[in-house]
Amino acid sequence: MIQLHNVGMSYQPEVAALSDINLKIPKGDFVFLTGQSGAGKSTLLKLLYAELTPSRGQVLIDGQNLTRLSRSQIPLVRRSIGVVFQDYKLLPNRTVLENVAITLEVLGWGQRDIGKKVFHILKRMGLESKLNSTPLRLSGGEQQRVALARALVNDPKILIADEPTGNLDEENKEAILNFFKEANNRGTTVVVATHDRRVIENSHRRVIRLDKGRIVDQGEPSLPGEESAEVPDGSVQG
Ligand SMILES: Nc1ncnc2c1ncn2[C@@H]1O[C@H](COP(=O)(O)OP(=O)(O)OP(=O)(O)O)[C@@H](O)[C@H]1O
Repeated sequence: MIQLHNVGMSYQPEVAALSDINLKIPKGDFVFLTGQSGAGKSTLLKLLYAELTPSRGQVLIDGQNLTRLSRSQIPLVRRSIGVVFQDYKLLPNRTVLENVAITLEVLGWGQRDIGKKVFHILKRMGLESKLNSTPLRLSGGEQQRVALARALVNDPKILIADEPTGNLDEENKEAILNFFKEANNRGTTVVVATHDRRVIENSHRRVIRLDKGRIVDQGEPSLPGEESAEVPDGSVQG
């Protein structure tokens, strides 16, 4: 369960990026966060993976108060959270395999298990022919899938994605959304910030709308198992 109580965030004094945010996202929910550019979507996501500390209020994940974490506790909390960044943040000089393996290396996994797990997820994402390519040799959709593989490879409790379909064509958008749904069906709580009205409308999930740093619509929590009958296995060709 993700909970925000009376959260406010100001990057500069007297300019609030977020105000009076009260929000509950139950475990296993799938929510979209939307609103115009500058509404505060990225700021809210950054609070969830403790990249930022709120100026006011509390952020709790499974009862753990992120606003009271010491520096040394932050990496521990982040282990259970997969993040897909707006600009992917792939390491340009590392291969696809290495970019995804990093998640497991920092968790102390053995090389053989890392190899198996990384190959498995990259194959599921249709990237088995790109294992030794570096990110700049990949299309936008392929880079996005590598970023998603890196976020999902350790089956995180929570998946957070910031504008994950921004530069993708319709086919790649659908593939990415299917991976989100698949992760959600395996129990991962999914929080996606997006401008993309079509993505939201086609997904039939809870929508939280921000305007000028305030929640103007909370939506209804998604029903457990909703849509599960129509979720394909998420595999992508090519
Ligand atoms: N590092 C920063 N320093 C100062 N102000 C910031 C910083 N990051 C964001 N802001 C401000 O906080 C507000 C919310 O920004 P945020 O990036 O959260 O919006 P957003 O809804 O994600 O926008 P977009 O859809 O364009 O990514 C904006 O007014 C923005 O200018």
